[in-house]
Amino acid sequence: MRRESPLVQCVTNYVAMNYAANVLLAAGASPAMVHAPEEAGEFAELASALTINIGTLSSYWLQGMHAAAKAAHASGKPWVLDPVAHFATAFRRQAIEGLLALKPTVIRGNASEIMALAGDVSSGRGVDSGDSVERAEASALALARRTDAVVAVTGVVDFVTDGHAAVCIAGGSELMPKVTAMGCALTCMVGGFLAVTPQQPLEATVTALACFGVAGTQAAQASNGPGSFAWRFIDSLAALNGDVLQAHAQVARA
Ligand SMILES: Nc1ncnc2c1ncn2[C@@H]1O[C@H](COP(=O)(O)OP(=O)(O)OP(=O)(O)O)[C@@H](O)[C@H]1O
Ligand SMILES: Cc1ncsc1CCO
Ligand SMILES: [Mg+2]
Repeated sequence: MRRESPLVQCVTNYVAMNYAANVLLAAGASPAMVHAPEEAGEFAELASALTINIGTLSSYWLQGMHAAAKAAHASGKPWVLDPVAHFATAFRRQAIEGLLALKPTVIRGNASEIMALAGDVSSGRGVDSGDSVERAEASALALARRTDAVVAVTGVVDFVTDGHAAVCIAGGSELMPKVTAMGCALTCMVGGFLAVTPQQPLEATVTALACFGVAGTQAAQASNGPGSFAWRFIDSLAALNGDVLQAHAQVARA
């Protein structure tokens, strides 16, 4: 990632935009938050990967998302879908169906989002999860098989599957769900690793999650609350390299 500094197009929400861009910069990528329908498709042809997050959806933004995802799909670029609270309203349910039809390479969400996307009953209400990752594992496997996407469920211990192999990633901190948009930023990070290893979406996703696990644990050691954690996390990510990741990542086959 640091060697190639890939251009990553992020169509994300108003809450996440600044933090997610700083996360990608800290990891060595070059983020671009480009979402207008007039240019999102054209830009997707320039970028090495695309990420789409429906957190603060509007019809105008949805048009941009479609233009970008269509262009990415047509030009063989990998793209990541973050289905924030997709179960909450009819508008979101309809939007997510349309985006899924454009074949995301990776779907990253919290347990409630992934369970609901697989058609299972979940306890989610809004953007925060009401379910454990363990409860979402079967849903993730089924969703990956149905969509041909790599599915990542995040929480205390993350679970990633392509419908066949499955991997668990531990680490992180209980402060992470106390900082808004950490998951949205992680989705953008997955886009960054997909950009440099487009043929290995499972490995790219696991690597992004492992970076968050290691940087999250390190940042929490020096933090006494979510405010300082948020900026220390950016510093920890910026200090991360391949050796530190190899030494501290908690990755295991599930
Ligand atoms: N209790 C926890 N302990 C350790 N790590 C956690 C915990 N909860 C979440 N994480 C980590 O936080 C990151 C974001 O995951 P999370 O599931 O909270 O996303 P999210 O709910 O989509 O967040 P948001 O919608 O606020 O962006 C992941 O790296 C995940 O591993
Ligand atoms: C709080 C919030 N509301 C819409 S998107 C978002 C960021 C976390 O998903
Ligand atoms: Mg989320």
